[in-house]
Amino acid sequence: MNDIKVAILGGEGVGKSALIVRFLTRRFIGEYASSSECIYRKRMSVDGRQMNLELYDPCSQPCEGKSTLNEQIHWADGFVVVYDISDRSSFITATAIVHLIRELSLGAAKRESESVVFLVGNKQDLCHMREVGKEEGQRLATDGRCQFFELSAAECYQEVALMFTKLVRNASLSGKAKERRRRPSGSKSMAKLINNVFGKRRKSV
Ligand SMILES: Nc1nc2c(ncn2[C@@H]2O[C@H](COP(=O)(O)OP(=O)(O)OP(=O)(O)O)[C@@H](O)[C@H]2O)c(=O)[nH]1
Repeated sequence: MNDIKVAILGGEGVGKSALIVRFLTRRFIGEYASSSECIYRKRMSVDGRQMNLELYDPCSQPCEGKSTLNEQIHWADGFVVVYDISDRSSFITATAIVHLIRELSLGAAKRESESVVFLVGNKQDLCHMREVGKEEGQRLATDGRCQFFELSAAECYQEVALMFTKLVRNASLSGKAKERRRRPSGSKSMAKLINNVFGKRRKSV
């Protein structure tokens, strides 16, 4: 069984929880609690392989035992960095996160263990209020070695599901996840880190 850890990162209110809930339940419910960070778990089959997926949803508000962005980046095998196409400041935040992920992977040295990063411009249904051009998203994705998606958690389940499935597939093949599977001591310390960082707050949907 492959364990894949994915962190959904981005500015406040960009739709991180909406994307996760859409993927896990197929529903868009409009409002989501954001007072604590949590990990959602899902078992899924990708290309005939069973995966244990953990999706980390951070808390934008100050909350008890909150993990730092660096800790989240070290924990995850793959990332969805989200911005809202109708909010330029969220794109600036997403840009800083992508750069930080890449700086930290350079710190971790080996290029082949580089993390998988998907850049998502959410709220495509609000394109009449667009503040971030599609080509700007594409440019950031190219610079940050990300795959790029523009979609709407509110309107389209299929695109959200395809994006997450592709991410899980790519992350499971990435050097980072493979390295963790090869080194049991690494997974032990990773498990310890998860407990330290996230305590017992885990959810299954
Ligand atoms: N129009 C539109 N609204 C969306 C979409 N996705 C999320 N929203 C709305 O955006 C708001 C924030 O969504 P959340 O999923 O709570 O965003 P978040 O990034 O998890 O928020 P924090 O945890 O507070 O940072 C909610 O009112 C959602 O209904 C979308 O695709 N289109």
